[in-house]
Amino acid sequence: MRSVEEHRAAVLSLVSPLPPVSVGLSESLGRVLAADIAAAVDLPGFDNSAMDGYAVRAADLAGAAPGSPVVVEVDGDIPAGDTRHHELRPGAAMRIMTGAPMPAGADAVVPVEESDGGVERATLTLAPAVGRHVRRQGEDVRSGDVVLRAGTRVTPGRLALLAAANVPDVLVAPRPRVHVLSTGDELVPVGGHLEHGRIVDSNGAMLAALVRAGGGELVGVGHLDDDPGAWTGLFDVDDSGTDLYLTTGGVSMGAYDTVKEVLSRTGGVEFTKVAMRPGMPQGAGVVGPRRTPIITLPGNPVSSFVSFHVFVLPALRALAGLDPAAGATDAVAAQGWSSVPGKVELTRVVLDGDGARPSGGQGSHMLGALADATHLAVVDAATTEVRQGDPVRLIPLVGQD
Ligand SMILES: Nc1nc2c(c(=O)[nH]1)N[C@H]1C(S)=C(S)[C@@H](COP(=O)(O)OP(=O)(O)OC[C@H]3O[C@@H](n4cnc5c(N)ncnc54)[C@H](O)[C@@H]3O)O[C@H]1N2
Ligand code: MOO
Repeated sequence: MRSVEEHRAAVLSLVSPLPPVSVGLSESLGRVLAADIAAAVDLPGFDNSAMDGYAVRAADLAGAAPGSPVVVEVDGDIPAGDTRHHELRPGAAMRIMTGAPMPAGADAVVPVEESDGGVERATLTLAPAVGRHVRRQGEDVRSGDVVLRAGTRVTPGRLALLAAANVPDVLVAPRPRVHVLSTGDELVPVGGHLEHGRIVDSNGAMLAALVRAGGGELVGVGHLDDDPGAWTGLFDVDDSGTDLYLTTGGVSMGAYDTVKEVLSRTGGVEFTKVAMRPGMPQGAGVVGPRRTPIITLPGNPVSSFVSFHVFVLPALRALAGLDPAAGATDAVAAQGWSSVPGKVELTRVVLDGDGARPSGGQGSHMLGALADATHLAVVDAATTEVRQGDPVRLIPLVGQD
């Protein structure tokens, strides 16, 4: 049997990074930056007022207070967006609005609340410190500084920074294009009629969601029944719009395990057992004239889900030009549980303030317990008992963050 690491390496050997793509800023939300981004401008871009009030020289207002106001001449208004360059006369003030550029010579702002609101002449009742209510050019970000590193996901806050820094387009990791194929005669589309013996094709919906949540683009979701004839010519079409095929089901030892039967014949796909639970039967290789990578996942829903995180997600990340290893975290076991000997067990757990605990029944058909899980706990092959308080390595489930 192969180890998890050996099979992951075999899967990763099938994929090469796709080129990064340039997207407009509004399209960049949720994408991962493919290059460092330097600010093209200072932020703020110029000294400006943080308050509606009067731009002044602080020295002119020494001693100003409610009981000892200072009267100044007002030399005009500076609204936000004013592109003129003003110079403040000594002893005078200018009305200034929030965000408006400070006039040369001014070094503080008196808020309008500390005045009589005068337009030609104003009575000011505050002696501001130098710099009071002035937002300094470059105090937030300096032009040329790297503001976001390659590998960073664009969040609304980061998008705001890029917008303020006047960056219209960004280079982001591409979304690998994935075609999902469910297999099995027993499958009925979601919402379909369930005769005795039939089940819903939940893996198709699940893998489509995982692909999207994992940074891929879904280019097809199909279903093949267990007739080998259904595969004829499937990969002979122009599939230049597909970077990866994913199948579920039909890779074990059954009499109707068609994926294994058909793709073993083509020669490009290797089927193997991996020392893990769930997800033991696996396959990976290439199909079609372009030798497009394919990963064949086991049909049991939880096995397929777990295998996605262990093998497919690293492949998607590698295709996107990212580090295949998505950040694992460490925690402690909030309760004990037993684990299968000789295989890595990927226990579906809920992580909360007390630590990680199994999210419920661990059968590879049990989606009920999967729905609550937040992480996979990686229990190594030599461990048969996880005890309360033991350290555990956790792989976060895609789409939880
Ligand atoms: N004799 C043996 N039997 C099995 C072995 C083995 O080593 N020897 N391995 C078991 C393990 S472990 C797994 S995992 C499964 C993998 O089986 P397949 O990949 O061949 O999958 P199927 O047999 O087609 O289906 C298994 C199970 O999953 C359900 N299924 C399949 N596709 C879907 C779908 N799209 N949506 C929802 N559910 C699906 C299917 O109905 C079966 O219940 O093999 C074990 N057997
Ligand atoms: O290994 Mo299978 O994937 O447990 O159910």
